[in-house]
Amino acid sequence: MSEEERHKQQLQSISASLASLTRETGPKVVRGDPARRPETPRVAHAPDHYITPTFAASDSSLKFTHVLYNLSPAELYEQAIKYEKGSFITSSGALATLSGAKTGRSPKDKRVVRDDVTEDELWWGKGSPNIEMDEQTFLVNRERAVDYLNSLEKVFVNDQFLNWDPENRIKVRIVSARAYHSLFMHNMCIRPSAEELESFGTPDFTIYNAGQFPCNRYTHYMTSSTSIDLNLGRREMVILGTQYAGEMKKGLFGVMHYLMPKRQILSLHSGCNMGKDGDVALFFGLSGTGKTTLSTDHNRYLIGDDEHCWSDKGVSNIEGGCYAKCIDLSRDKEPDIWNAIKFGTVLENVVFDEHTREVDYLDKSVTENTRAAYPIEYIPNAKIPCVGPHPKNVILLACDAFGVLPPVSKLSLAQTMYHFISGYTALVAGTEEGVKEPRATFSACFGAAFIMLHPTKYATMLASKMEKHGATGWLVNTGWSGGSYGSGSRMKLAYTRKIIDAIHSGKLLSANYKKTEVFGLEIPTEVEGVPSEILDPVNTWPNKAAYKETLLKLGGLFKNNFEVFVNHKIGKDDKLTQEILAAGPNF
Ligand SMILES: Nc1ncnc2c1ncn2[C@@H]1O[C@H](COP(=O)(O)OP(=O)(O)O)[C@@H](O)[C@H]1O
Ligand SMILES: C=C(OP(=O)(O)O)C(=O)O
Ligand SMILES: [Ca+2]
Ligand SMILES: [Mn+2]
Repeated sequence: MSEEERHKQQLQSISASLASLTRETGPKVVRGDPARRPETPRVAHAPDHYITPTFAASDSSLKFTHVLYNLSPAELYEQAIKYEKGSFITSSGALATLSGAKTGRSPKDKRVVRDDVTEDELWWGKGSPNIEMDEQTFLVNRERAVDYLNSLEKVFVNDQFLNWDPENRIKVRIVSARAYHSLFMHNMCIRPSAEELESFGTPDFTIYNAGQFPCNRYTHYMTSSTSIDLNLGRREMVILGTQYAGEMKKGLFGVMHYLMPKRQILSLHSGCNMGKDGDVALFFGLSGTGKTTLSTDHNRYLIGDDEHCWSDKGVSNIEGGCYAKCIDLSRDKEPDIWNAIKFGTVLENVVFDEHTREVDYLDKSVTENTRAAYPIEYIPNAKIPCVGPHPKNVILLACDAFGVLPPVSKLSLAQTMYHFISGYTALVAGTEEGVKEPRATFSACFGAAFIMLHPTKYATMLASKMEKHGATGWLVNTGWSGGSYGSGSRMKLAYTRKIIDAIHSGKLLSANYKKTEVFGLEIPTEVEGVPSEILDPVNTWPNKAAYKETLLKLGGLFKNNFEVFVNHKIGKDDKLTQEILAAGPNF
């Protein structure tokens, strides 16, 4: 096929993606920046002074949509700086940008089309992240997004991949209106080579990101001006009313949580790294518990920081980049992340000096959730391709703001499953007045916001894989020690790293253990580089009665949360189910 023919096919494919479903034909698309190319369609001039207006069935057919297709980071920088308010180059070369009113995800505004197929397949109802919408309403929002995008002078189109496992790779297309979104996805998804792009063909999944344009609140099912709509049958997602880029990343993760289990592949909300000897560790945890920080380890190969698959062949990263939190980031404590913030990296919602362009990572004035999105190869010891053998250690991270969970516990398989299904962490209420108590959250599989099937489906797969490959489970508290939030202090990152080192090296497996009360956790009496007295949290609390009371309170929250799971079978036999039920707090 000639180059010209190939370009024509590519444009046809993009035009088909952007087609209105009622008008059926797609817009006229051309490649390139409209500011550079003066080729806008003209009204035909009749001879003399008569102007004959061109008759067309729809106004949209009079207009060209310029497509900026898989632009390079340099080109996207220029687009962002020229056209997007709040975009600047920082002193280290990153692109600082603002995500607008939304600086975090909006799980309450996520909708999933409930049709004959998804009705039976997906997890619906209490605790489920899947809030239903019907097909018709999806089409209304899709049309709204497509019309908005087609009304623009230009749109960005990214054709990329998900999943480093070549046999289970998914082709994704992201249509967006901002260079910020295009660069973010360039960094976060897997970047195709020039040859791979030539034969890209039809995408398996398409995102229409019309984030600057709100949804219509008079539309059925809409409860705000933000809507993130997933249609698994159509393989499409529509984003209206939020420009937070994480919505696209985590939206695609949800899609993988649906597609992969169909192929007997377990999708995981976890970081993943590998030692020199090929020992792989998974780091499960909710937002802020340390997946990105702890999987980025100078002594180990980084496979990925957030989303993985575990198949019969081993583990594979879903993404091509990392999305690190920047609040309080320091060069000393997190040198690899610090150094990754350079040319090509998207820096969201940070504050910087107007003149020197030095970023102040302590500044929370835009949001606490400041972020950096960079390609995984910006981490010096990234493992490319991002795949590895079966995990040896499965580390469950909890940021316990009550300060009663031990810094590390070795788990039985049943305990691992109990804690995996519970998915506990604590949200710290921030500095707002009146909110003094840390709030416990339980998010099944450490990622209830993204899973599509019932949690027990994923838990069953995890149990059988861990059993088959002899992986050991661990619970690591990266949260508070010496008291709850407010009186105690956050576990020192240096200590957590020592604990993680001891897990990786195998030393912790053969340490001496004792059992805690209430949670029945096995805790080591010694870990190299960590003061022994902090290993049992009771020692760190000045007020022992307060400790016991807090411990029982958290145990009660676990029990309450688990009630909805007691009638579900997990795994092949009832034996494991019974063991899991017995593996929770006992008092
Ligand atoms: N002991 C600790 N372990 C892990 N992270 C810690 C610890 N103490 C403080 N932190 C901070 O907590 C945050 C953890 O966030 P991150 O690694 O992005 O979590 P996730 O990727 O799971 O959302 C980082 O900002 C990190 O610097
Ligand atoms: C991007 C996210 O992931 P994390 O906080 O786990 O890094 C998110 O939850 O929006
Ligand atoms: Ca998360
Ligand atoms: Mn992360």
